[in-house]
Amino acid sequence: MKQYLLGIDIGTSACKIAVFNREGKVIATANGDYPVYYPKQGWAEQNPEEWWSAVCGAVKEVLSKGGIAPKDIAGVGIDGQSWSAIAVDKDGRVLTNTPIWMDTRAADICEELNERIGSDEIFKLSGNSLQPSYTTAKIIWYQRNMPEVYADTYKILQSNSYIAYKLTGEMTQDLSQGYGLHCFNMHTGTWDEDMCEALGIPMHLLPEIHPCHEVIGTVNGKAAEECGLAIGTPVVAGGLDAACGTLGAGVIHPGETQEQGGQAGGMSICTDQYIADERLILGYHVVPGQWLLQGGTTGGGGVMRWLEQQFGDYEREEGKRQGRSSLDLFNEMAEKVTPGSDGVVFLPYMSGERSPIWDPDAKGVYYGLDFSKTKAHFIRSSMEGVAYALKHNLDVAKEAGAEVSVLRAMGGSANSLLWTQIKSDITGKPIIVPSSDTATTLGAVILAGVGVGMYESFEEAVALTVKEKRSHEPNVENADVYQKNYEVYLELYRNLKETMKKTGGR
Ligand SMILES: Nc1ncnc2c1ncn2[C@@H]1O[C@H](COP(=O)(O)OP(=O)(O)O)[C@@H](O)[C@H]1O
Ligand SMILES: O=C(CO)[C@@H](O)[C@H](O)COP(=O)(O)O
Repeated sequence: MKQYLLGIDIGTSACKIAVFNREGKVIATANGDYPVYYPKQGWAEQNPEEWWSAVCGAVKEVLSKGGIAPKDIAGVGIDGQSWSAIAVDKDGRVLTNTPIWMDTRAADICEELNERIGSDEIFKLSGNSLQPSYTTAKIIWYQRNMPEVYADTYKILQSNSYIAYKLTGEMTQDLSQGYGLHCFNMHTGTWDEDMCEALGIPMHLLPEIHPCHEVIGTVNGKAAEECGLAIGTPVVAGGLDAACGTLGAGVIHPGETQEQGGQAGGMSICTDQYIADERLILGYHVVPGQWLLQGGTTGGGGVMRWLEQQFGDYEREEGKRQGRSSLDLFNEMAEKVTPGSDGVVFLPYMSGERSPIWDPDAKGVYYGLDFSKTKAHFIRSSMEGVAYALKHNLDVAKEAGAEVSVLRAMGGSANSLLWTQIKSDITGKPIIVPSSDTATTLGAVILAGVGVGMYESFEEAVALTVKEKRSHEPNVENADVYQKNYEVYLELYRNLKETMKKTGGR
């Protein structure tokens, strides 16, 4: 009996595959790592073929681990990272690595387009300011810097769309990923021909737009052989990872808000009103009829991953000896440092910064060091710096008219009780952590379940599958020290902005 749903999450650090039953119980999971390449300052790219290879290995692993017959998978949902620019030829071959959501190589092109077309005009149609990390300027960058790639380009795909193509042979675009392009009319959810022309992006490069839960095809023979799924398994269009994580965290009604705990940081505020602010990010939710007003920061969980990779050799070895993760040991060290990290303040601008400052030259900074500080201060101040960036986005959203009362956490960072408590203390918001730490993949699976009729509605799906694991209330005793550090955090960037521009080195 077709009783299972399979979710595929194309995250920045890895793909995460999970099989759920109708009640949202995780039957089996498997991950597949792949690298981010940083060939130049401000560049960050990945190879979508490495995504597909990781997906195939992890899907076969999850079916085997769960003892699941491929024929029992009722549907497949895919979520993926934002703002890819996957150039494929008419046979679906990937023509070059794609710049990903933190890549700022096209900053100069953005300045030129904003000047020529008018930043207000672009913002009025798309609901987003034209910034280099979005998809739009990356396409123009191909035109100017890789003319041979551009000449062979048949379509520009997003991350989840590429995997959907590899499974079904159908080249599509879902509604929630439309926000990556500024020729996407955020009021109507359609491509805008005039803006395509103004930007210099031919409309034929842009795939047809589909609702996120719509079945766009079925697993074909080639894909079945490569990944182990059954021929004919329905695949839905899928959506943006942050939007699927928002759904998987149970955020489907206006005012509810997801806290983004993956590589990137930030939040997504669900709204049924069109609320746009040039300092924030606006996109369609994967749930019909809703938008998400987002803060998207460059330094999220990825800061802890970087710290662990660069400075965690001992904790990796010691963790193996204790049968624990190195990040658990990092958390233990950070717990021993007082709130406020004894004055050490971290700017998490690790690949420039996106919202709300949109500065490709912004740099990471640890301020307040002296000989009394330890590795633990670096760990805790990093957690606090990511939380200050989250607060900065929430403060801007409040100015824009979007007040947030409760945050619902998702992503790997939510595994850390300390980090989640720090975010609650610094934002002053209660944070609910859903049971599934695979909220993003759960969101993708809910799309598939609604699309194939396993659920009557999104409300039914969320009621059945999203449960609370724990919650955090802000500790008011820490409010003063964090507010004082937050003011230092804002002042540091104001004072260093020009220096960062001079030494940006892009
Ligand atoms: N126990 C933990 N403590 C702190 N950070 C964690 C922990 N577990 C995972 N993370 C962070 O979560 C991130 C991965 O989250 P995930 O949602 O899988 O990211 P993505 O989907 O962007 O690849 C990593 O960058 C890692 O630093
Ligand atoms: O840009 C966004 C959402 O708007 C980021 O969420 C990226 O899509 C990266 O996602 P993770 O890899 O951090 O999950």
